[in-house]
Amino acid sequence: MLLDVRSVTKRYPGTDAAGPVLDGVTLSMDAGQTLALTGESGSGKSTLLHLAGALDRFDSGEIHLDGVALSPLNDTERAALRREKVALVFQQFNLIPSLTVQQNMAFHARIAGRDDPDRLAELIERLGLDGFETRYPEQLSGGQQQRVAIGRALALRPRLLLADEPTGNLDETTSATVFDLMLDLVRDAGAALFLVTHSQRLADRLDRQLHLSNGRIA
Ligand SMILES: Nc1ncnc2c1ncn2[C@@H]1O[C@H](COP(=O)(O)OP(=O)(O)OP(=O)(O)O)[C@@H](O)[C@H]1O
Repeated sequence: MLLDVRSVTKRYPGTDAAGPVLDGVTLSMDAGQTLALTGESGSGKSTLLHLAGALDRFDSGEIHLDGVALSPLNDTERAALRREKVALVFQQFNLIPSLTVQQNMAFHARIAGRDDPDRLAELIERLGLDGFETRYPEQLSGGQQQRVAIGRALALRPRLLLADEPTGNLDETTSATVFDLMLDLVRDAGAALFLVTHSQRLADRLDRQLHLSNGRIA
């Protein structure tokens, strides 16, 4: 099992009156599986995705990422595990403005010690970014920027790709193209995908769907 979330509860400090944001969430994902998490705004989807990616702490329960329990880890250990296993794509493209397309795509893989020029060249081609390698983010359309962000994530060769509304900033046609590319690349890489989305149309494309309601899996 790649991701195992057991009875996880999460509160944000200072929000006790409103109750926990996640209230005993249990779910699991196998390697290579794709899972869509839907739910109303504020239901805790992004919070759960952050916890699955070892980006934040939880209050009770346990999460195992590729067999490693997260709760005993300190911040440094969590960061190391994250670099090793996980990559992230958000609604905001989060590219580094002073780096070119190619440099942005290579950046995280280099930090993680997984530089691979051949893989980078393949991703640039698959993502239709040939000829754009030396451009800067501000010289790209939104769809192109998100393709760079997807390439940067997949250059890490993650076991788990966490994607939070990855096409939420794109128009419908561009969104469909970019989503298709992301899904093809994820499946070809044998990575698992944990997708947070409001779009039922996108959720329907994945292996499994879960719905979060008031911090619980419905
Ligand atoms: N850092 C934080 N500090 C305090 N409260 C937070 C924090 N982050 C999120 N929350 C609260 O936790 C709840 C769940 O937020 P979360 O972002 O996980 O929901 P979501 O389902 O992803 O929502 P959306 O679909 O609108 O993005 C919300 O009530 C939100 O206000």
